[in-house]
Amino acid sequence: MADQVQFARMNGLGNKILVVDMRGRKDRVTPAAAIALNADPATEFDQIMAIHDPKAAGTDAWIDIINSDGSMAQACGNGTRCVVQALAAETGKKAFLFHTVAGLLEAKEHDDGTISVDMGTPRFGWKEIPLAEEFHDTSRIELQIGPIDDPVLHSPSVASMGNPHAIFWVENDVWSYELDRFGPLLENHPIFPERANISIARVRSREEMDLRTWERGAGLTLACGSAACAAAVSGARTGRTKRTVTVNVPGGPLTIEWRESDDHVIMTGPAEWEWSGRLDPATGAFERDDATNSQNGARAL
Ligand SMILES: N[C@@H](CCC[C@H](N)C(=O)O)C(=O)O
Repeated sequence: MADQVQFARMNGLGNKILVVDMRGRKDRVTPAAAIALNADPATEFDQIMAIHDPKAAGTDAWIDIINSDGSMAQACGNGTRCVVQALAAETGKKAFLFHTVAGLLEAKEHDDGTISVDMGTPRFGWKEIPLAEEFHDTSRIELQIGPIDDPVLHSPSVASMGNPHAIFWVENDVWSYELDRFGPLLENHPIFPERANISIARVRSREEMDLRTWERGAGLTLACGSAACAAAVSGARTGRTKRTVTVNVPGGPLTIEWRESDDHVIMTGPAEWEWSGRLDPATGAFERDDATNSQNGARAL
């Protein structure tokens, strides 16, 4: 393959991430490459985090976030932790300032290896999420699925963490709902003109909830960091939880703090390096670097 770049297969609590090193280049990872990579079981992913040269002074990198269907996303909490781990291993730095289509993103690696990402401020206005029609109270909008007189899911809280989220509050085990069936219908519901990430949340206590997510452009995932943030702020906003909560996603726990002082949402959790290789960002053709397969721990790209 002629024109390859380095990449790492990583995960954030099971959220499948490809971190692609596009620094020093002008081209971008194409939607066709993303779709081809996702079609191969070895490189199947939820998001690509493409690291580009910084566009603004004081920032460490520009990051493109690409879903497995080739669409672009504005936020990816789990992927951002993966980028931090890879760049921290490369540079020895602990703190980073990234730039995405949604704005600036601060992140840091702690001494225990966990990583915190400042996911910015949540937005609740119907135009900001966005919704297709006006809702005065976005903590509970009129939307339901299932029989009209006995809906399976209804009245979600909606929020933007840079990307659109709907959180359906449920009483039963989150695994007892057919999210694989309802997720695509709700993701593409006309109320969401830019589609939406769809989550079901069960509050366990004022400090803990369980969450499953059907991701816009990626489908069922083991973890969605921005959904955990949207669920945490929606839980606090509706009086269900405190402002700091543990959000148990299928891949494990994330700590989410909705900071009172500046309204920012801080997500903390792990990242894991799996293996690395080289790929063609135009076509998605890739080669695995076998020498790295059996090594564990944080690694540079
Ligand atoms: N996995 C991500 C969110 C990914 C973006 C999403 N699918 C979208 O299109 O908005 C996370 O960890 O936040």
